[in-house]
Amino acid sequence: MRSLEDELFPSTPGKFKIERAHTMNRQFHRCFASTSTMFLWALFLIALTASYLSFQSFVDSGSRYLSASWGGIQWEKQVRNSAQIHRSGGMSVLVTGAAGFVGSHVSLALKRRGDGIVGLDNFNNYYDPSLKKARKSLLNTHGIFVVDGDVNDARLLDKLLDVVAFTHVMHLAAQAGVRYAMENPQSYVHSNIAGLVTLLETCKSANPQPAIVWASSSSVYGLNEKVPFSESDRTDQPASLYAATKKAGEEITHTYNHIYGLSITGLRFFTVYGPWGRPDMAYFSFTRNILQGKPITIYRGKNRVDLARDFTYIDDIVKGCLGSLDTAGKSTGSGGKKRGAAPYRIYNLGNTSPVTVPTLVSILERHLKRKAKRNVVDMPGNGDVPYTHANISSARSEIGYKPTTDLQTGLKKFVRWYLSYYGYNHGKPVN
Ligand SMILES: O=C(O)[C@H]1O[C@H](OP(=O)(O)OP(=O)(O)OC[C@H]2O[C@@H](n3ccc(=O)[nH]c3=O)[C@H](O)[C@@H]2O)[C@H](O)[C@@H](O)[C@H]1O
Repeated sequence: MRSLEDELFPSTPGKFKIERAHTMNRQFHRCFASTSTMFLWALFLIALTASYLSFQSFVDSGSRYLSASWGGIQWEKQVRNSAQIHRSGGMSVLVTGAAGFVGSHVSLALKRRGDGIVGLDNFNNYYDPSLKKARKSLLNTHGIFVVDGDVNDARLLDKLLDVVAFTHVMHLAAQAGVRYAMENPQSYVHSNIAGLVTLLETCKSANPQPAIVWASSSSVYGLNEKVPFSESDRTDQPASLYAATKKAGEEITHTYNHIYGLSITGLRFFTVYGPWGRPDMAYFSFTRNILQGKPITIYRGKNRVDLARDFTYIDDIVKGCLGSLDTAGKSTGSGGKKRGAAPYRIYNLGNTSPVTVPTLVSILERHLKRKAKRNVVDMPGNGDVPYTHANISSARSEIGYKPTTDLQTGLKKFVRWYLSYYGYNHGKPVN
């Protein structure tokens, strides 16, 4: 087997070495013909090495400084201020993925009612980071500080939970998207598994341990055919790596609940949509294409059956998140040790009324007053499932979840936001 060293040198290293030795000998004799010249060259080389080393240490300390974009007295002050609670009985919440779609809405809702929030987001470029920056600016104007960092950064997480005794963590940072998992599988492992474990490790060691509410997904139902989907239905047949990492997250959080006494609530979100949404999602990219006069691709299931989703409006999801935070029992551990049983809950947060993708397109056409150029193709084997439909009776009775926005109304609000944010044709000439 070729070693790493083999990879760096030609496959006949012996020959290479001999030839190189001969060549160097000839050059040596040409260059260092006299002893005085040799002495001068030696001095020159020493000076060169010294200046290289000092330059290197300058670069090193510079990059350390640049990568440490958090820490320091001023930074800690911003974190503390942002986490300040302004109502009696309020909570202090670390919201991961705060510059994301759901994260930004939840952060604002918490802030509005007087809770303290610190955001965390790595601003990755899975979709246009300028939208994430815009959400962050919005949060800033409401006094919410968003730390630029990754949930895989254990030192940063430790620091945050050291500076603030968060009562809750709302963990929404994740690699989203069902079909993108085939393009970049590692990003799902990095964020949804490694990042989750890093966060749980920090939380289990924190004193006090926060209660954790986190985003699972309707996709965990995978190939389950029993409708509507109930939390007790089987979830061992994921259809995508995304779904598999979310399912893994449910098992991993269970372990931390069991061993360390962390209070855990997992929320299975059903295709969340609305203003400030994710550009990679169908309703968003369809809107962009319809306005630009470009065709849209509509997937169709087996036997020409339309795909359907239990599209859920963001405001309803936010209420479900807040209801979960409000009812999350306390974690019981301290010093990294469990001191008693803690709650472990999983809820569906859906709308309970699935709509087909062609109907979604028709609603958009009405709101946009433009016809879509529909290109209907058979669903490729890319991780999609034919339909989703939530049974929300547990969420209704236990966290007071009650969705009130139908797709027609929700898309109207989305389109209004889209047009004001991007302008009529998303910056491109309309054909
Ligand atoms: O509930 C979830 O847990 C997930 O919801 C969301 O996934 P999905 O339900 O797949 O939403 P979305 O991509 O909007 O596709 C909607 C429909 O349009 C169809 N679709 C899609 C694209 C396209 O070009 N054509 C098309 O027909 C497509 O086949 C599908 O039938 C989140 O993205 C995901 O992160 C996760 O949170």
